[in-house]
Amino acid sequence: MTNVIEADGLHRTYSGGFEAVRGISFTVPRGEIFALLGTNGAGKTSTVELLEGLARPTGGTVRVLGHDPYAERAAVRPRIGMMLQEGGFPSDLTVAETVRMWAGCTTDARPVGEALDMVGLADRAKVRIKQLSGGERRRLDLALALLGRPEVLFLDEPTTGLDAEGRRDTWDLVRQLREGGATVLLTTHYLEEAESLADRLAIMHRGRIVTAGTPAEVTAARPARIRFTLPEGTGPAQLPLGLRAAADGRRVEIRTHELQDTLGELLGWAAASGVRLEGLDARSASLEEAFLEIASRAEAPLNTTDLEEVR
Ligand SMILES: Nc1ncnc2c1ncn2[C@@H]1O[C@H](COP(=O)(O)OP(=O)(O)OP(=O)(O)O)[C@@H](O)[C@H]1O
Repeated sequence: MTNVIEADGLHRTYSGGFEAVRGISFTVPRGEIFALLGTNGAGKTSTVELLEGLARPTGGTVRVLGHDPYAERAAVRPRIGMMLQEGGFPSDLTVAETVRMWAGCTTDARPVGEALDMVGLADRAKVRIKQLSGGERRRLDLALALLGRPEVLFLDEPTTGLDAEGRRDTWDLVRQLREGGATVLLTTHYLEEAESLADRLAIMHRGRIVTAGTPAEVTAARPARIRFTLPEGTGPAQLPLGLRAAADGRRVEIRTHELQDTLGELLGWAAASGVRLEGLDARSASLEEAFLEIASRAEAPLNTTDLEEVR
């Protein structure tokens, strides 16, 4: 499979000397949706700007569609679409005028109506930019990124400010674009978004990729969780030996890598003992747990054995 995006040992140091990106490597094959997650200030936007060719890396190499996006901008720019964190538009223009203006600078642009339809803004075409809601502006940013039928789309926090329905519409659209052969790299703070949308993801922390893989791979190493409350008169000491986990009074939380076996044992014991487990809740580890664990290392020194290269 062809790699459309290749980052190898990327570094980015800002002029004040702060190193925001500290040697990251990953590849994104054609037709994949790849999500970059991370704590605030982890270096996601700094990385995406290198991929978009908006800045030159201090070290390492970037290839997008086989070219250096900074040095060979003319070869790369017409084939990519970018949605920055904040698009700036003249606020007196209408939505349609803005898209038309942008289309004027784009080779083989989609018709204005088609672009607006795709992002659900067709009925807002005559509204001035200054009258749009935050979510509608975000949709307009996306329409502009899509305008040139890009092979590669960079979406920096594409659904920030969108309501739940808008977010799902955007996910559907991004999936449709992938179906059409586009490769998508997005950053997001919504773990649900990465879990539902991304084929693969990387979690960044303090300029490095700490963990990466498919959403299932990233969560697989974390234990599942079972929670319940014991009825009055039953204490955790009565639980089978292997299940006497963290108990806070009658509330019990068990963490396990063998969810089915542990749950089977618990339910078998409850049935045999005639115990009703109130509020029983059993769930596999989520991306949120993986993320929170990484975020909680904020003050701890980085454990280099955790670092993985994504190939
Ligand atoms: N122009 C700049 N000069 C100096 N430092 C910068 C500059 N831009 C960003 N930084 C710093 O680089 C680090 C990474 O910033 P970046 O915006 O890439 O993070 P991010 O992961 O996108 O964060 P967020 O999730 O908050 O958007 C931050 O500590 C930020 O303060």
